[in-house]
This record gives sequence, C-alpha cells and structure tokens, in this order.
Amino acid sequence: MDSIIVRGGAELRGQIPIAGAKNACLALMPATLLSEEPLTLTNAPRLSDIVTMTQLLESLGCEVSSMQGGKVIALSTHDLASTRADYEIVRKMRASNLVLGPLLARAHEAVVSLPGGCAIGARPMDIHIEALTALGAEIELKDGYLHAMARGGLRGGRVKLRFASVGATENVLMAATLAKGSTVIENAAREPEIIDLARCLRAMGAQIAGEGSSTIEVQGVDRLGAATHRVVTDRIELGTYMLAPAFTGGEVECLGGKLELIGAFVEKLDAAGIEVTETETGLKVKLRGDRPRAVDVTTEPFPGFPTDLQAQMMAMLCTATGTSRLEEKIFENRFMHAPELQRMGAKIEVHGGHAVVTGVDKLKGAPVMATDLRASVSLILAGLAAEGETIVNRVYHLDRGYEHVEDKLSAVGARIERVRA
Ligand SMILES: CC(=O)N[C@H]1[C@@H](OP(=O)(O)OP(=O)(O)OC[C@H]2O[C@@H](n3ccc(=O)[nH]c3=O)[C@H](O)[C@@H]2O)O[C@H](CO)[C@@H](O)[C@@H]1O
Ligand SMILES: C=C(OP(=O)(O)O)C(=O)O
Repeated sequence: MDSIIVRGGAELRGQIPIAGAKNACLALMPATLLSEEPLTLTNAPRLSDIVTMTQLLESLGCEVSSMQGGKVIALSTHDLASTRADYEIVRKMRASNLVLGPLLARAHEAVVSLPGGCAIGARPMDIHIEALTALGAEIELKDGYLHAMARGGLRGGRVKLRFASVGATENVLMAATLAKGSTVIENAAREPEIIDLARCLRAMGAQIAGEGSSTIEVQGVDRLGAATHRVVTDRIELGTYMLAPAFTGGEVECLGGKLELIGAFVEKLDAAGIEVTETETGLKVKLRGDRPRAVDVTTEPFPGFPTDLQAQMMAMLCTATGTSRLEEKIFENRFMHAPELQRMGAKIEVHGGHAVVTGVDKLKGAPVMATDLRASVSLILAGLAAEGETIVNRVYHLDRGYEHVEDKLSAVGARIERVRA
C-alpha cells in the first residue's frame, strides 16, 4: 500500500486548483439511471470513489466513458441491465446507496445492499426508507439487502425527514422527479451538493423548487432527457487546502473557492487569526501573526461547520495558542485522528463526542496511520508543520477524496512525496 512522506517546515506560496466535489459527483452520477438519454458531467474529480461508482453503474447497465483524463464523465443508461446493487461494491462506499431512489423511480424495483457501518460511525438507512415509503415504495430488509418495490410506480407525497440527512434528501429528490404528482420534502438537507443535484435534475427536465432551503417541492414528470452539468467546487477539498498556510506560513490562493460554500468554516478561521480574501479567481488565505489562536468548533449540517472538515481543523488547533473544544455531532466515532496526532506530540483529550485540544509549540514528525478519508489528510497537514519527517501509512482512504494531493501541495512549496508500494 502506498504511503506519503512529508518533511515539515516549508512555507507555502502559490495557487492550488480545487476540483469538483466528490460528494456532489457521487450523487450526480446515479441520476443517469433516471433517463434513457445521456448525462455528461464536467469538472468531475479524479478519485477512486468515482471509479467505484462507475463500476456500480456499469453493473446496472449504464455505459460510462471518461474524457480529458477523467474530468469529463459521459453516462448513458438506455436500457437497465439489472436493478441489484451488490454488497461487493456497496460495502466499499456509502454513496452506492444513492442508486436506490433512481432505480425505484425508473424500474419500480431495486435490491440494494445496506452500506453497513464504517469507521466513522453507523450508516443507517431508516430515513431513506421512511422517505421512499412516503412515495409509495414497499421496502423490506432481507439477507442484508433492501428489497424495494413500487407497484404501479412511485406517487408524490409529503415527506418529512426526522433529520436533514444529505443522502436521504438526494435519494428522495431523485425518486420524486419521476413520481406521479407532487412531492414536498420537509426538513430537507441544504448542503451545496443538494443544490447541485437539483440543478442537474432540472437541466434534465425535472421540475424542482426550493433547493438550498429546508423545503423542496418537486412536480413529477413522465421522463427526463439529456443534459450536461458542471460539478460544483469541492468545499471540503477547498477547506482542507485553505488550512495549509496556517500550518506553514506563507499565502495560498485556492482557485475556484467561493465564500458561499464555506461560510461557517471561514468564520472560525477568522476567529483563529487566519485571513481569507475573496479574489476574482478564488480564495486567498494567510495566517496573521506566528501561530493560530484556539477556537471552539461544533459540527452541524450545512450551513453549520462541516463534519468533513473537523479532522483538519483539529490538526490545525494542535498548533494554536490556547485550548480549543471540538464537538462532533454528525458521526459518533470521528476522532480517530486524535491518537495519531498524539503520536506527533499533540495534546488532545477525547471524551465521547467532545475533544479538548491544547496547542503545542511544535509538532514532531512520526510514522502515523491514516484511519479514514479526512483523518488521512489531517495527518498530512500536521506533517507540514512538524519538525522532521512524517510518514502517513495506508493512504488508500486519501485517494478516495483527494486527487493528486502530493502534486497539489508540492506545487506550492511543500516537501511531500508518495512512496509507491
Ligand atoms: C448532515 C451531514 O453532515 N451529512 C454528511 C454525511 O452525509 P451522509 O449522506 O453520509 O449522511 P447523512 O447526512 O445521511 O447522515 C448524517 C447523520 O444522520 C444519521 N442517519 C442518516 C441516514 C439515516 O437513514 N439514518 C440516520 O440515522 C447518520 O447516522 C448520521 O449521524 O456524510 C458525508 C460524508 O462525510 C458528508 O459529506 C455530509 O455532509
Ligand atoms: C466520509 C466521507 O465520505 P463517505 O460518506 O463516502 O464515507 C467524506 O467525504 O468525508
């Protein structure tokens, strides 16, 4: 398995291009199942999760080709070959469950493996099931698979989510586009990835209003057509690289970055003494003074502070002056980076869903283990600030969510390299 070696202490200066969002693209790709006509996605990120979604869609009869080195993905599902999403693929990636809504809408049936838990916490699907049931689906769990059926097709209805689940909002939004009549989704998730999906579905001919608010209305149509859609900027990759100069000094411009994608995060950066300026091409970031200051952070659904940036923020707060408190409210086991950061000299105490971080003068390089996607990159960031060499092992998680991390960081002056196994 590959590892990444980081030698700390180099100041960062320059521009980092931010890719299209993994978590948007993984919801946009299954939208192809709703139409017999082609869907083309531009600004797609080049990630192993996209390859996994490609394999899943191909197993259902979709033709997928990628162009421009993977930045453009052309999908076409003229005929569905299967309505079964197999455990062998679904277990690799939670987002595989996003084929459930589209399959039900198009074929009126689906058999989809439960994603199961993952390292960061349980990944239940009860909210998805309840929402699709409100559109007339009958769903039963058998042998680890959800067996779903919509006799006579889905019909619109009132869907009230008990929690603003991103995945459940995406599944029911896609399903409702082809349901008979109108659907109202209450307590819908408001993440930028939901807005992006709604825009793509609208380009395909869906009638949707209210995305980005807590109430989304959908008027079902008979069929969806062809469309080309540009994937929204990855706000998590953006936030990750925005933190980099706080570890190293210098100034970095994240190309394609927009404040509206990342407001709550930027407020915390400001409080920590990190200056963010919007430019015509992106967001410029630099640290005021020598060290960041402690801040308290609670993860919440959008527009709150994103859970997917908590690990990177914790790594930064390990180098700050003062004591910070972090509360993780989305996933129950998302502090696995803490013991690894401790190996580098960080002072962190974890009590259930809370962590207390007391900043230290200097982190020290160490061999560390990447336990999940965002934990992996938090260790790389910490390595940029640490004295000596940090070896981040087991980086396959990283390749799920960050394209060419070592190239992007070395282009702005970091001393980082990948060692291929
Ligand atoms: C609200 C939130 O921040 N969602 C994040 C979540 O999306 P993802 O779609 O994976 O997760 P959800 O938004 O559905 O889940 C958030 C919470 O709801 C719970 N839940 C979810 C579905 C369900 O049927 N039953 C249930 O109890 C989950 O256990 C979790 O505690 O992970 C993604 C990858 O890290 C992030 O990009 C999303 O921003
Ligand atoms: C945890 C993440 O992804 P997934 O939901 O696919 O596990 C993530 O994007 O940070």
